[in-house]
Amino acid sequence: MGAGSWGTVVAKLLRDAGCEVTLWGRRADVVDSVNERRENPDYLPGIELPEGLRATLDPAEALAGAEFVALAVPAQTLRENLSQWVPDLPPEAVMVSLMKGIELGTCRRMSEVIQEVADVPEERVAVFCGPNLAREIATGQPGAAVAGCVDEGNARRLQAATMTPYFRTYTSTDVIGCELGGAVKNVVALCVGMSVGLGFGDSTQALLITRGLAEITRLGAALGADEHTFAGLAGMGDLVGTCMSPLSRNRTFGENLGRGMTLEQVIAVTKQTAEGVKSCEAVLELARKHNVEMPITESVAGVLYHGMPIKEAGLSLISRSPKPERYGV
Ligand SMILES: NC(=O)c1ccc[n+]([C@@H]2O[C@H](COP(=O)([O-])OP(=O)(O)OC[C@H]3O[C@@H](n4cnc5c(N)ncnc54)[C@H](O)[C@@H]3O)[C@@H](O)[C@H]2O)c1
Ligand SMILES: O=P(O)(O)OC[C@H](O)CO
Repeated sequence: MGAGSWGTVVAKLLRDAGCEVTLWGRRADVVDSVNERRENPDYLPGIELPEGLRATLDPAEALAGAEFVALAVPAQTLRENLSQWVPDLPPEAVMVSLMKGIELGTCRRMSEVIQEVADVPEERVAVFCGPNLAREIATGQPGAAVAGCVDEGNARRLQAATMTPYFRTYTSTDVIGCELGGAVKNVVALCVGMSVGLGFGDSTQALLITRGLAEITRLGAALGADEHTFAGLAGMGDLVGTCMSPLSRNRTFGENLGRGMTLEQVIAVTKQTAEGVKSCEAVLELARKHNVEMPITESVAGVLYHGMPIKEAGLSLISRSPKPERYGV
């Protein structure tokens, strides 16, 4: 459900793994192009989609008889989108979140929004997370992800549905850890991008990635995640992949800010979803509720929403009071 970059690539992945797939898109030109030319030119120009991958504008048609309902809309529109689809959801389907964000206002993870809106138990809600830059996976480069579900059987079913000769899926029952890893790395990637835009090199990027991982782990521990998850694909894997890649929308967004563009200018040139831009405030609120220090997230929110100059944000991070490397977990 969602024919943007990631929804289309996961549809391709599922089809390559042998599943029957119907992709719902909201734009007729995108749906027609997938059906008639096997291409999604706006989001994945030049990528040939597999035979048998059908697209439709009709959500009921996409949902009919589905074993898995994979959701790939922007995190902040999920609640509204899903509430319209609820009457057509197959009663036994496993709902799969492909999204990496936290809902503003409620601070809910995507799997929590799905449980609430679709009124399904957590055993039937899975997440699919990892270091997956859409275009790279679309071209069949070797990649991997984690299928997370509290019901190990459903995690294994999702694993089986997504394994291809170029893609490996692992399982996990730590849904909280997988989702926090995916959502908060976007905020860290914004900060890394800002540092790149300011002209800083690999040492500064490595510093931000590593201390970013420390703050993701602190939040995760407070929310009941398994700390080991953050050393895995949905944690360190996705954090490193996103923060180091010029393909990342979040890192690119931050880089444009670091180069001196205003927030309005960067929003105007960003054609796809950079989830960290909105989720950073929800992450920060979650951290405050749980008394967790997240200085990188705080700085990103300061720059985006409270008029803090980027250089000042950087100075405030580097001049924090001396600390042991590991604290608060
Ligand atoms: N692109 C990636 O590499 C990648 C990888 C892993 C996870 N994700 C996650 O997948 C989710 C979707 O990202 P994406 O990359 O596909 O974004 P995208 O911007 O490429 O596509 C978003 C899709 O949602 C649709 N959309 C926008 N507003 C909508 C609304 N109000 N109602 C319904 N549909 C709407 C757009 O038309 C588009 O089809 C995000 O949470 C992202 O973090 C993306
Ligand atoms: O382009 P981004 O920044 O949304 O990152 C894409 C994926 O989440 C990377 O795993």
